[in-house]
Amino acid sequence: MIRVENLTKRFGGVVAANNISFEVKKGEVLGIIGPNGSGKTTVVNLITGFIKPDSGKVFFAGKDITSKPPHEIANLGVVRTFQNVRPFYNLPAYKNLIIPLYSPRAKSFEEFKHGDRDHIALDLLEEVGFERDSPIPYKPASALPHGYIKRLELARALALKPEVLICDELFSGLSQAEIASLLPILEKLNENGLTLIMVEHRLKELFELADKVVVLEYGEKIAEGKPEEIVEDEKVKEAFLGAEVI
Ligand SMILES: Nc1ncnc2c1ncn2[C@@H]1O[C@H](COP(=O)(O)OP(=O)(O)OP(=O)(O)O)[C@@H](O)[C@H]1O
Repeated sequence: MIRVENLTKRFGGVVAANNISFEVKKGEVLGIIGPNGSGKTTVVNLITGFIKPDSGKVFFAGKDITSKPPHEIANLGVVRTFQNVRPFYNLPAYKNLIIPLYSPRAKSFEEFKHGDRDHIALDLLEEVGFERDSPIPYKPASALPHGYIKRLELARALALKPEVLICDELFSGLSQAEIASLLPILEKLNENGLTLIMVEHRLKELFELADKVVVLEYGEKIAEGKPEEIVEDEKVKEAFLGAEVI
């Protein structure tokens, strides 16, 4: 579904991504891990068109999408969440989904085109764990606890019915219990055919989901493999010196 070939991106003297290649097959879950500043978000930004590579290519389902603008890439079905979420804080939670539901991609789906968008928004929020018959979906986003803000970010991405969903640190700031309740939701989405790329620092939880893991350090890919191979990899252990799960 996604293939990146020799992606390189420099910011001044910093090589944020250096000749990175990997691929994700349909229905797979790929984890991207690495210490702070290792280039994970840069790779997400390169795939989703938020920044352009100095060299290298990005393919989606065999089609070259390198340097296409973000809205075109999202319109094709490659959708991301953001590490720093920015909902419309003054709007009720469910109304935050109205904007993506009016996007060209969402409008291309019959059920979204003809259904009542408020109901669709409430359905999407329920899918990510908002209690439907509670006041929570109707509260302004500013009144939501962080765990719900993260779920709202996930629902915002799901409103585009992605083929590939790229989550940039979806679990950050969440308690173990909150992550435990999100994991089955992600598993279900994946079982229903969604291809997932997850940038994560929460390795233990990520490894429960991931089929394959790419490890970055200083902009370089230092390892790639199944979670059980990655935890045994000497280079990875060194990069994550002190990380409990490794
Ligand atoms: N827009 C930018 N301008 C200048 N330098 C940048 C920019 N974006 C990223 N960098 C630098 O590129 C390197 C990789 O950053 P990136 O955010 O991709 O890392 P990361 O692995 O996602 O980090 P974290 O885990 O802290 O989110 C860092 O040294 C960072 O300071």
